[in-house]
Amino acid sequence: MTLCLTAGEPAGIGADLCVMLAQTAREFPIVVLADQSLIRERAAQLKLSLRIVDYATTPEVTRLAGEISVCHIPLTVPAQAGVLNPANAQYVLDILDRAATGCMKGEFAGMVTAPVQKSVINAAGIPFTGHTEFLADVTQTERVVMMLVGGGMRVALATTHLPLRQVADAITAESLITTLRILHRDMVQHFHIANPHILVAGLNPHAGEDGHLGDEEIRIITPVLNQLRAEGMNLTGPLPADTLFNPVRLASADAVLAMYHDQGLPVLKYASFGGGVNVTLGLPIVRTSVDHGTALDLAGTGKVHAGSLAAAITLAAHMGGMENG
Ligand SMILES: NC(=O)c1ccc[n+]([C@@H]2O[C@H](COP(=O)([O-])OP(=O)(O)OC[C@H]3O[C@@H](n4cnc5c(N)ncnc54)[C@H](O)[C@@H]3O)[C@@H](O)[C@H]2O)c1
Ligand SMILES: N[C@H](C(=O)O)[C@H](O)COP(=O)(O)O
Repeated sequence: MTLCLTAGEPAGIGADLCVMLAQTAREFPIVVLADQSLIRERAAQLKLSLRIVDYATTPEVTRLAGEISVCHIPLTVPAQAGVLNPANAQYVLDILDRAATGCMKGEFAGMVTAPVQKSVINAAGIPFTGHTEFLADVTQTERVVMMLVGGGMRVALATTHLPLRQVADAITAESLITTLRILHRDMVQHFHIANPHILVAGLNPHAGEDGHLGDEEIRIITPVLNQLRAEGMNLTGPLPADTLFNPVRLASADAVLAMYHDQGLPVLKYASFGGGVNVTLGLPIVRTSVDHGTALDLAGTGKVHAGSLAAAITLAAHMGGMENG
């Protein structure tokens, strides 16, 4: 089996990461999904030698240093490092579609994603909030869970790319129950933790301070945790988010559920930026990603770190059952 790697926003560092990956022999076979000329040109810009093996004509995937298998997906217009162009937004989505289809058909054991620039896809008039939501749509999965792994932590989110103003309304008993069930199940299935201990953050400062600073903890979160504990889940919370992330609490936890994006991710990224992995739980396919964005300022400069990509590939291979190569 093989993995695929989507090259992401063509003006960003995704192409750099693909070129960097090709410089050394790979443990796991991986096919880059991108425009071949983009990868070739970025290699030249980085002054790195690279032989591209066309996946369409040579489906046997190369793992050799200095070469990489590329499944050609054409850019709409030529791309320039660091310069966004909405004309290539559909190209970015074509790559993701190809990857998801390949995973669903069993052609790929999983997909690893380089970063996309959400704003330029939106600027092209295409609604898009993230890979997480896009992949839920294309695989027709009602609910998925974004989780980042890094710095010795696993941090999952009850809501993903939502304006802050909409977050409180999105925290419902139904959504929390489904999210916690997915998180619990995938901890068991993919991370081999028999009875995962999950710390659950409150929504409000000090987890609502007994209802004096918001009542979502009393009305929604606590009843959900009680219901799921009765089913056997090992849950602690709702905990104040500002004191949840301390070493003593984290030492006993297998995962944390934060209520929203910027409650959980800044903590994890402070601990592990550039080495963490974003994984989508609850999908019928395996999907992992780098923990950073498009870094337009660094595209084509040779100053990019590829540690997060390496970690994302290792986790995808593990989740896809490829440990033995
Ligand atoms: N998986 C994804 O597709 C993904 C993840 C996060 C952000 N994004 C998108 O990326 C865009 C830019 O986001 P941002 O500016 O918040 O974050 P960013 O990660 O692109 O950049 C933040 C800072 O980190 C640096 N940086 C990022 N990756 C690096 C690497 N591999 N090596 C060295 N330095 C690196 C950048 O130069 C910049 O200074 C946004 O559109 C955002 O939505 C996409
Ligand atoms: N919040 C995500 C992160 O920090 O990695 C990022 O926006 C990417 O999200 P998607 O994987 O849904 O594109």
